[in-house]
Amino acid sequence: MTRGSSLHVEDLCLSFGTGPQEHRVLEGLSLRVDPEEAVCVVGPSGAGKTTLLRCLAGLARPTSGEVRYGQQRLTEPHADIAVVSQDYRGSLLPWLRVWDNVAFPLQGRGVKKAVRRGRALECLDAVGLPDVGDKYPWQLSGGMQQRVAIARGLAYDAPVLLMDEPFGSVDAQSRFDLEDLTLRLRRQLGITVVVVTHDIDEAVYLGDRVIVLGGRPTAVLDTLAVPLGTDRDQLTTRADPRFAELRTRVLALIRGEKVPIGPEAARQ
Ligand SMILES: Nc1ncnc2c1ncn2[C@@H]1O[C@H](COP(=O)(O)OP(=O)(O)OP(=O)(O)O)[C@@H](O)[C@H]1O
Repeated sequence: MTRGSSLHVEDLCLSFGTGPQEHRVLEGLSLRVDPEEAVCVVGPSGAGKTTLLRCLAGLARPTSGEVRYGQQRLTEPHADIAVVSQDYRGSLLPWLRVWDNVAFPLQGRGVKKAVRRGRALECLDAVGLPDVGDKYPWQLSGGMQQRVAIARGLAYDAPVLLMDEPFGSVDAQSRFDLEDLTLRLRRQLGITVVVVTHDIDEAVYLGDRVIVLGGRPTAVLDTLAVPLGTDRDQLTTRADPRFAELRTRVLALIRGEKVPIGPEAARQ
């Protein structure tokens, strides 16, 4: 049985400001994310990727159009949808120990302290940090802090995890490790993952599909399936000619250049 429901975005328009000050960011944007799917969203800086993710999280109201989770229209945050934000430095509370940071979302739900602590330890274990619960975030490396932020996302036990540029602030090696962690968690927990990223290689590596945003105002330029299977690894997957071809196609779309037709594309 699959966990959670599909996310549907239909004819989404979102503007900031009104009248002569109106800035139309998203216009006529439609997409779907199925349960247990991993979908990456890429697009130029300022295209509205974070704004779209905030709509998916029920944190931003579209000007028109709608976002649905299953049959429910999303107008506020939903218990099934957790968010891991861009910058762990801003999202972890420095005065709370790591396990209290991880369990923080449960506090507001009236979950007892012993249960919260148990859940925090489970989540820390899942992200490969079983022994850091009693430390403070600032005692950990950047990569470890981002794992703690992911553990906090998992603490909700939500079937849908939205990640906004989740690995932008860590070094390259930690980034690869965190990408692999995301793939493993997604497989083991059967969660739906939506990742907004600047990094085209990361999008192709993590996604079952890559949604490319562009234009002014922003709409969906194209959606590419990533037929690279579920068992991916940093060396062989990235060396796969289909990987190189997909990244070239995504880059060409973002830059508004003609998409080259390679041997793999030609066969589809
Ligand atoms: N609260 C706000 N008020 C006014 N304008 C906003 C607000 N939030 C975002 N914007 C504008 O909306 C546009 C899209 O911003 P958004 O952060 O969603 O883009 P992005 O694709 O995530 O950018 P980046 O890749 O650089 O993080 C930008 O022009 C931004 O200035």
